[in-house]
Amino acid sequence: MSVSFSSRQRLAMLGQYIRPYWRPAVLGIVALLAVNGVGVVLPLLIRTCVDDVQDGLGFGDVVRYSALILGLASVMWVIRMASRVLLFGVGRKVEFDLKQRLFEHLLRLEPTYFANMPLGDLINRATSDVESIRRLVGFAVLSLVNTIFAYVLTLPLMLAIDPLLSLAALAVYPILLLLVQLFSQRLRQEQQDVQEELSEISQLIQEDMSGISLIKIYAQESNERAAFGRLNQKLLKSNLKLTKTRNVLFPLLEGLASFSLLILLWLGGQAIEGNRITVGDLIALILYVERLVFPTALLGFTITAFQRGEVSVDRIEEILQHPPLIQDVPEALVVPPSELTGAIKVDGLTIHYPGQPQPALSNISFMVQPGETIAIVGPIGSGKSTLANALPRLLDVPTDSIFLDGLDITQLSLNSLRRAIAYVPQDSFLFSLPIRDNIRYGNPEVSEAEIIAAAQQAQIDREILNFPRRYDTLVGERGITLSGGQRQRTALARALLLQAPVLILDDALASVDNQTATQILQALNGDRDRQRTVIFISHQLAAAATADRILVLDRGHLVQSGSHRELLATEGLYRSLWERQQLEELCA
Ligand SMILES: Nc1ncnc2c1ncn2[C@@H]1O[C@H](COP(=O)(O)OP(=O)(O)OP(=O)(O)O)[C@@H](O)[C@H]1O
Repeated sequence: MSVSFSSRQRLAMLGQYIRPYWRPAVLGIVALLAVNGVGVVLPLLIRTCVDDVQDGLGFGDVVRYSALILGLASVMWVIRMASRVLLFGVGRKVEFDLKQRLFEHLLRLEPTYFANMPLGDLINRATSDVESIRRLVGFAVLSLVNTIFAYVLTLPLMLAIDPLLSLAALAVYPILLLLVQLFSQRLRQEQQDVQEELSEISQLIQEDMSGISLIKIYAQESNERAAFGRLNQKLLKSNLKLTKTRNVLFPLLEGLASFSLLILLWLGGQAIEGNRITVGDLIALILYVERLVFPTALLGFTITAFQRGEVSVDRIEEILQHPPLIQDVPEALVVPPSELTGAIKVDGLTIHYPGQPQPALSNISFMVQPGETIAIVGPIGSGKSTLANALPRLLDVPTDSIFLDGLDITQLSLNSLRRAIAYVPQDSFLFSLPIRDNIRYGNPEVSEAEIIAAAQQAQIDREILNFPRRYDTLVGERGITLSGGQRQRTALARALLLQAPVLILDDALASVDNQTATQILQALNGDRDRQRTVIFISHQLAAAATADRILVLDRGHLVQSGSHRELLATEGLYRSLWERQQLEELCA
């Protein structure tokens, strides 16, 4: 996935990044102008001093000249430092803003976006691409402006001293620019290749470390090592190619620049002999050509930084300009969860994933009364999770297809909708935080008593009390590893704390034993303190049997609906699923 913007678009984007810091940027550029202004005066002073010494200048005057030159050089040094602090500072601030914007934008994107965007690539863009933009805005701008000032101020003075000599000394510079031009396209492509291969490597490391148990169980270490080796080899090849191109180009540039000094010394010597210029003039010219060598040689790096930055602008903007598919309509309704009862109506809902031959859900319609417990069952791939994801708009749903308390959910603000629907997925994610903080994640203000009550309802409280640090026990990578069932019940406690009128469990108790899962669901069902609509997806039909009503999905269609008793009394998918499960349990 790669997008390329036009130069004009990129310039507009860069302008937009820098705009908030235009004051330090302009001040930095003015400082660069001052540095170059002082920089061109110094060789003139040295010229006068050298020529005056030849005409018999006294020791005191030489000391005075030296003091003046030293003073000016010190002023130049201070201003140069200021210009660097200012312009590099702008680069750092732009880097900070971009990281912030990127993260905030990612939080607004729908989960399906991340299914198509490899995580390693994303991390690479958020780190090394943002860094390249910082270098473009800081170093490259400073270097380019400095080069322009150096040429604009130095050239007229050189020409005033001796046009012929100056032009001869600078004659190689157009060749130098031509060379840069020739190499620039190649450098840009090679830079892009390196960036993309870095992304692939990050992706592989991230995936392999997440699936390390799988790699070990299937004894795939050597294959993974080989796969990493191949990618690393590709990266090495691209890096070597880039290094070769750079190492051919930059010494060539420096060599050409130094060649101009040789021309100057050779022709300058003759000009002094012919009394066309003084020794002081030649020294001034040498100092001026020297002044131009560094910015000119640096031009190569500057161009690389620009090219790298340009590629990175494309890669970052590709994310920033991806509009969130699911967002609030203008003037979306804001309704606090306490004002909603949890009545749900699904009316002709059809969901078709892009690129899939069949819709995942076809014309689904049903109603759920406030406080009702609904089980959704069906064979694998029948559309159960799609339905569960559609209700809190984790998927893009059509308008007028799902209603909460009579309100079209696409007209409700996402915040209102998601505060009204507590959702527990099958693979519940826990943060590397103490269990207490994981449970109160959706509502950090709750009291300790409420946390404990939620944990008790989710039947995880007793196990937490057996942990060495109880509710302060750290979970995740740096803490203890919870079993699948413990993770699911902790995630359930987290959802229960939200006090939302609707609770959706997407196979969220699959790792909990049948008996406990049934007990939890029955307790939720019979919770008289709180009326709550519960929609749960389950492969455990014994748990589903406790629901007020069961919806049976098959290949995206709602094929049956009714209580466990009613469905068992009818010929159909539910009865055959139930009989099959009973048989499996008998055989087990
Ligand atoms: N993000 C997606 N992109 C494309 N197709 C998808 C996506 N998610 C699900 N599907 C497809 O939609 C269909 C329904 O999937 P869904 O996950 O809703 O089924 P399910 O009944 O929950 O299955 P399971 O019992 O295995 O969890 C399947 O054919 C699946 O391959």
